[in-house]
Amino acid sequence: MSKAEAILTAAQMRAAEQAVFATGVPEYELMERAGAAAAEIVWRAGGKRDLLVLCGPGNNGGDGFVIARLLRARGVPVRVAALGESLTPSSLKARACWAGPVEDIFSAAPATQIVDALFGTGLSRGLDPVLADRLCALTASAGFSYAVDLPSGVDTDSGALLSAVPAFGICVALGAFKSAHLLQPSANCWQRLICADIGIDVSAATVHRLSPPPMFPPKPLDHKYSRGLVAVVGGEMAGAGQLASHAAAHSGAGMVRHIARDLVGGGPDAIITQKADGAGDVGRLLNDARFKAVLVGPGLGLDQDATARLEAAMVSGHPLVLDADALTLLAGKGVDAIPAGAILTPHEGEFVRLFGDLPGSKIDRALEAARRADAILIYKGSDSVIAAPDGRAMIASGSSAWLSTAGTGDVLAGLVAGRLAVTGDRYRAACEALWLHGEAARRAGAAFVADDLLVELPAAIASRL
Ligand SMILES: NC(=O)C1=CN([C@@H]2O[C@H](COP(=O)(O)OP(=O)(O)OC[C@H]3O[C@@H](n4cnc5c(N)ncnc54)[C@H](OP(=O)(O)O)[C@@H]3O)[C@@H](O)[C@H]2O)[C@@H](O)CC1
Ligand SMILES: Nc1ncnc2c1ncn2[C@@H]1O[C@H](COP(=O)(O)OP(=O)(O)O)[C@@H](O)[C@H]1O
Ligand SMILES: [K+]
Repeated sequence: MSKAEAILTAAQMRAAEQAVFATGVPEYELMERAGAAAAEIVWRAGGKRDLLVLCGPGNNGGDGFVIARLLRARGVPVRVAALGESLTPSSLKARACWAGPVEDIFSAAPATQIVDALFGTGLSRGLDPVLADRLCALTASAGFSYAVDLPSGVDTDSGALLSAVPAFGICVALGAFKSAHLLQPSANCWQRLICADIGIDVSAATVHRLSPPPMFPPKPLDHKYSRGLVAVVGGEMAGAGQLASHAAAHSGAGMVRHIARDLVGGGPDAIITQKADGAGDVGRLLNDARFKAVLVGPGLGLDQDATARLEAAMVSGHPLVLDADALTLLAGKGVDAIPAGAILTPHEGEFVRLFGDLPGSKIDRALEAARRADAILIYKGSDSVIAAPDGRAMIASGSSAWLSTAGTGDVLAGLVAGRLAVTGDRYRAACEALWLHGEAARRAGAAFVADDLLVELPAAIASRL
């Protein structure tokens, strides 16, 4: 996993900084690196346009003083406005190295460029409303705006906005991404996010940003069964099962059997649709050791027949992907009813029905749910989180908001089952499927419907071979 893709909490970031200091790097050296990295980004974006740097009392403010000094040395007309005194040894040193005046934040005139170095990972509460308003007004009136590490007012670990936060042009994450850089609503507070390397070792991180996965073509001796046989168990709403089985068929799996309640036409003839009049038929049709993944949930329904179909899938012994109605049915029975080792793909409502109101960030909640259920979770949304019981997690952010349309979850569930059948690795399958889903959406452009994602899948897979 590359350095820039690690995601840390504020506490993990502090520990990583301490580890750098323990190697003999002086504390102030890290601030100089952070300030220099951010100054370079401001320089490349804004050149010699006039700049106002807002500096807070802690080390985030210290970064601001370094940025101001370095850009002034390059000929940028820089002014600094601070929020009172600097309170940390490094920020005091950075301030002492700034040769210019320090204005009051509430009387400083606006500028073409603004740098928010008020608060970063040390933010402990929302900004005073008067200060938040001032930050918003100065940022809104600037043509170029930069948040150092995080916009002031953003909670580092949850991504919550603790006070009003303006929209920035660029956010410069220092050393590593923090959770708030990928989670909503904070991830929507800038147009561009850049992670600046300041020499922090993030190799021990267990949470990462989802990156394009390497994928592999079939081998010469592969055949349809070795490439993965998938079952999609349908129910009341035939269309959802169709979408899921079509997605599985385009996922790279060798064969898909759609065990449907009703036979409806349409879709690739390559999919083997089998009619199951009840749970007994489902059980019989699943009695084939070659199945590598069974998906149940999309369009299943919530009645007794649906419950029985779900149970038939659960007792089949095959690796399971549980989505939609399957999750709602299980929610009524408690966490212990969730089969260990499954992949679950809940959206927010299904997640809360299954696990209740868990504390912490979306990452914390996903990890806790994965641990409780002993399952891989894909906790969906505009910031989807994949979590494993062993503590690993991935966040996919920046997905197309056009995905917020009916049936896209069915496509994702089919992809997960397909990639599980291909790879036999649940966490990897979840990552590949979520990435393919996002990539298909990017390729589909605007105003697509779920069916349109299907035609984009082969090219999305080809791009990773
Ligand atoms: N460690 C390092 O060497 C490096 C760190 N780096 C940089 O440091 C940043 C972290 O620095 P930091 O820990 O000093 O915290 P920071 O975000 O500046 O704020 C803390 C101060 O603000 C105060 N405060 C908090 N909330 C407040 C509010 N709402 N309204 C008013 N006050 C509030 C808080 O007071 P308190 O909560 O105790 O009342 C405290 O005084 C990090 O994001 C990165 O930019 C880089 O230079 C690399 C090297
Ligand atoms: N605003 C959004 N931005 C990005 N992705 C989204 C957004 N809203 C929904 N999605 C994605 O679209 C899919 C919707 O799934 P789901 O809610 O189960 O819908 P359905 O049941 O209609 O198929 C999920 O993969 C989710 O992560
Ligand atoms: K900041």
